Amino acid sequence: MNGEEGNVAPRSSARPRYAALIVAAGRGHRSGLGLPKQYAQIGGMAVLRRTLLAFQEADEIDVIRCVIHPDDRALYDEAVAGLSGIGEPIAGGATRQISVRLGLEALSDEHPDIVLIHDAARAFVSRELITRMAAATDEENGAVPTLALSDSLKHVENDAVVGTIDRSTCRAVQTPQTFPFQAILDAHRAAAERDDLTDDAAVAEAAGLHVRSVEGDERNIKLTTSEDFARAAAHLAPAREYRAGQGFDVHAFCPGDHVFLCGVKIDHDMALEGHSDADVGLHALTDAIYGAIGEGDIGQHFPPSDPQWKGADSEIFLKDAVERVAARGGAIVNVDVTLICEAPKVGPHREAISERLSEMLGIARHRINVKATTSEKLGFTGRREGIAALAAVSVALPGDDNA
Ligand SMILES: Nc1ccn([C@@H]2O[C@H](COP(=O)(O)OP(=O)(O)OP(=O)(O)O)[C@@H](O)[C@H]2O)c(=O)n1
Ligand SMILES: C[C@](O)(CO)[C@H](O)COP(=O)(O)O
Repeated sequence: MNGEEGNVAPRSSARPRYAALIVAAGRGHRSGLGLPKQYAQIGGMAVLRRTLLAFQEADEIDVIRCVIHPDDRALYDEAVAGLSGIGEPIAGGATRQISVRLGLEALSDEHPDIVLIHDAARAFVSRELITRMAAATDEENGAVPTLALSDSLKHVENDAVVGTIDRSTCRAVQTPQTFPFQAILDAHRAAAERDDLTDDAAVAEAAGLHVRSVEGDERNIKLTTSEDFARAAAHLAPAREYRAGQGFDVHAFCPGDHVFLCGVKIDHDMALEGHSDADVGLHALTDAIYGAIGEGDIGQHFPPSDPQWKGADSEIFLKDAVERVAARGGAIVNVDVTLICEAPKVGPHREAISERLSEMLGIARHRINVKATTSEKLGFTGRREGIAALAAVSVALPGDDNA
């Protein structure tokens, strides 16, 4: 119905102007991080920056302003560097309630119709939630995101439980809390003498404003303690899965004066027979890596029938396996190699072998273990007919193939 037909004043068809007020003037004492938590890095980005990006992506938001502590200007500038469309920061006060009021006063110049008041510390606010909250608010109704409680609720006095609260009528409340701008500014002005109102819905309630309850988002946590930060960081870390692989190889002795064991030349009264340099340790290790990533074995990639591998340095084979791990975005976590022979004695060369493996694998020395054993003069190794090697490897790969 329009004014001509119904004698009712026509409503403006212009869409409301939305402002986001991000309160970031707290000290974050409970986080114990040593700097105000909104400037701490999480997943390689400052908390405040992550929060602002969510509001920047929301189409309905026309104005974004932050309330900050005056001491934090340098931290703020660093956190918002390169972000466009963020207005000048507003100086906050000693409590959240004061910071919000000061922010609203400063926002008056922007003439918003609706304001979304949000904790900088809720960095996982989604664009969907912002849209939901904006849509639930009009000139008569504010709105808050709420979550049903899954724990029972008790009244506690001096460590004693004195009563049970009916949780069916209770909700946990998040931000952004959204209000008609002038009404919430007036409500904050009216409550300026109070210091017990922990959220803006409480300020609105005190002024008799109607506030709607809208479904919140479990992910929209307020980063408060160091445990919150640890959980959030783990959540942001790329998923990893761990794979194990094993390898085994044997080479027979032949006439000669040295052997290669894991890339180290060791003088001996025999050599090892093979198509390549017969480095039994590297062959077992290479197979273990192929095994961990499900890429067959060394013979498939470097067939002994192929003349180009005659006398080849076995580092080539190991490098191929290592590169295949890297190509999948993976990393070798640790390797464990066992060399089985009566001679040569491996002990004196163990350190050099570990160093060489560290170099070839590109992993720290402490991730490498080299063991040696005899077979108590039993079997072919005991009869000094050759050397056997075992290897075990663990590899971290991105994602989870089973997901
Ligand atoms: N004087 C204050 C206090 C809080 N906040 C902001 O209000 C949000 C919610 O507050 P809270 O999580 O309690 O943050 P802090 O007050 O910083 O935390 P703490 O109580 O651990 O010091 C935060 O984004 C915080 O920066 C604010 O702008 N001004
Ligand atoms: C605004 C708020 O995040 C809603 O849950 C909460 O009330 C802030 O409380 P705090 O005392 O500042 O942590």
